[in-house]
Formats: sequence, C-alpha cells, structure tokens
Amino acid sequence: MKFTKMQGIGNDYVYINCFEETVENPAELSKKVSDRHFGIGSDGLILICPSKTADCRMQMYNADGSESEMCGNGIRCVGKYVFDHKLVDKTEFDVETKAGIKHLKITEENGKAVKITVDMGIPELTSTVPEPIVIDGKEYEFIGISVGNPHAIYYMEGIDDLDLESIGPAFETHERFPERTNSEYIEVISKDYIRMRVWERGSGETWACGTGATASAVASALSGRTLNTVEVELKGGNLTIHWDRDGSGHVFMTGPAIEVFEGEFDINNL
Ligand SMILES: N[C@H](CCC[C@H](N)C(=O)O)C(=O)O
Repeated sequence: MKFTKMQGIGNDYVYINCFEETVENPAELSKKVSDRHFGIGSDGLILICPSKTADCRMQMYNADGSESEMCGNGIRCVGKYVFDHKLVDKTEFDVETKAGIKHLKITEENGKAVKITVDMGIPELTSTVPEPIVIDGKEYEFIGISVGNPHAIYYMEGIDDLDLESIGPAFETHERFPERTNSEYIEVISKDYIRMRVWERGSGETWACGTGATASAVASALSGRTLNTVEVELKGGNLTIHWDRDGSGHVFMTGPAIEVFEGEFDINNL
C-alpha cells in the first residue's frame, strides 16, 4: 500500500490517498504504522478520502487507534497534499471532517503549497474560566475549549521542566473528561506570544498540535492574557492564530505543511 509521510511543525502522520487505496481497518492500521520501531513511525494515520459534500474528506486516527474529530496540523497537510497532487485545481477549497466542513486557503510557490490557513470554525468554551480539578491531591485550574476536539488548557511558568509524562496522562484520563482530553501547558510571553507543550489524547506528547494551539490562543484571549491574534511557539515550530472574535466569531490557524517522503508497505510486514 502506498503512503506519504508528512509533518506539520513536527506533528507527523502517515497519509494514505483513499482516492486510490482502500483501508479495511484504519484504527488497527494506525497503531501499526505509528510504531516507531516496528512500523513507519508517526503520531497517527490520516486518510484522504472522496467526499460528497466537500472537495475531500479527512479521517484522522491517533497512534493508539482512536479516531478524532479534527486535526489542525493534519488538515494543513491534507490541504497541501490535494493541492500539490492536483486533486483540486484551486487555492481555496473545503475539507470534510468529523467536526464539520473546514475551509482552507493555500499560499503557493511554483505550484506547491507553502502555507495553509484553516478556518477552524467557532470555538466552544467547555468549562468555567478557570475550572478547578484535583490530580494526585493537587488542584489544577484549567480552561476547557473545544474546536471539534476537546482541550484542557493550563497556565504555568517553566513548561520546559514540566513532567509531562506524569501530568499528561492524568489530565487525559481524568473522570472530568468522559471522552478523554488533549491538554496544553502554556507560558504567556507577551500579549501576542505564547509558548506551549502538549499531551495529546491518544498519542502522548507531540511536537505540535494545531487544534491545541488554536484552543490555547482562544483561552488566552478569553482570559485576558493575550490579544485575539497570537503567535504560538511549539516544540516543532510556530503557528499564527487569529480569532475574529468581534466579527464572525471564527478562529483561523495559519502554518506550514511538509511532504517528507513517499513509500510503500506490505500490511503483512507490520
Ligand atoms: N489527539 C487529538 C487529534 C490530533 C490533534 C493534533 N495533532 C492537531 O494537530 O490538532 C485528539 O484526539 O483530539
């Protein structure tokens, strides 16, 4: 089976063009291809499929095989793939996701997408501002934001020293989040710049999370920590988030997408 390895600021997935390939059990396949020793190595699997209601459809699976409603770094890579491989012949088009149809704008150079802006829709506040929960006897105050998938945003100093392997799973599996949750750990640098680490539902620490960066920028503006346009610095690079809070209410994520390599695998060898 043919695949393409792509990454959005270090958040890397295996992409399969399901206009040409058929995937029987994507959840199981995601677990296999994601394994960085016995598989291809990735944060998960993303299928690029035909759609009846948009130019294409994105189906996204985390490394543990769980399916998510949306993936920000993933949808930018889907946009790049369908543009560069001429599955669409326009620089603005729609991608169907489990979180609804998303509108993308491509910035291209020499026929290749170099920057992609995604309309992430209207963010939803899913907690009080902030909401306390107790983890191992310690109280954490988080802000819950959904952009189709759930995020718990926690503000602190010194995120580089954070024991994410401990606090990440504790947030992810806390009873407060029946669907589990992604969690973001934010250091506010200025009114228009934040630094972030992320523990992703179903994948663990990733080098970037587009929906997480979007949710964190909204939480930061909502709580008066930043303006409505924020530069988000993640381990793998930066994203620009603009919340049109006083207009459409929509939030826009802009960033790069890279096609690293193409390959083939025999599913019996995974
Ligand atoms: N782990 C996420 C999906 C991937 C999101 C992330 N990679 C992004 O770029 O938005 C979830 O289960 O909701």
